[in-house]
Amino acid sequence: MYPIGPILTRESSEECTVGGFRIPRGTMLLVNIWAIHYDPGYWENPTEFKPERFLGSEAEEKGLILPFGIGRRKCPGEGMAMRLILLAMGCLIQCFEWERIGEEMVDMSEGNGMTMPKAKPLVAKCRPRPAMKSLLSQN
Ligand code: HEM
Repeated sequence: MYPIGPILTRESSEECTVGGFRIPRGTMLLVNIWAIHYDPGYWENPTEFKPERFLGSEAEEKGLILPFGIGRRKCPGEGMAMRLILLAMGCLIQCFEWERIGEEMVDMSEGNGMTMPKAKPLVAKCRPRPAMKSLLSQN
């Protein structure tokens, strides 16, 4: 999974111990959710495209799926985002036929940044599906 925000930030409100490390009060903590999503200790072949691995609730219960963060500062837009993504993807697939521009598979490498971009922008060909032409040409 490619988390849009690969690092969560937190400040410890109290002294605590995490994984054997003493964390003083007021420490700035960076939580690497990218590393959690790719940890081979939790996920079998983590780089393999296998979306069905996210269907079970076990990984979610264990707190291993964190694209929207976790806890009190978790993303409040999650519900809206999940609905909009499905709606947008559904419209793009229903209205257009999509093709790669060549034989090569889409390069999914990650670029650098606070919000993780693709290293190479997606370039694809699309044409309106015949049944959608009249609908899409209406003003
Ligand atoms: C795919 C879409 C989105 C992703 C992956 C995403 C991801 C995130 C993540 C990882 C955080 C940090 C959570 C944490 O620290 O635990 C966050 C915070 C936040 N997100 Fe989103 N977000 C998305 C869409 C949205 C939308 C649609 C809205 C509003 C309409 C939104 C509003 C916010 C706000 C206000 C915060 C700050 C919450 C706080 O600090 O209390 N996000 N988001």
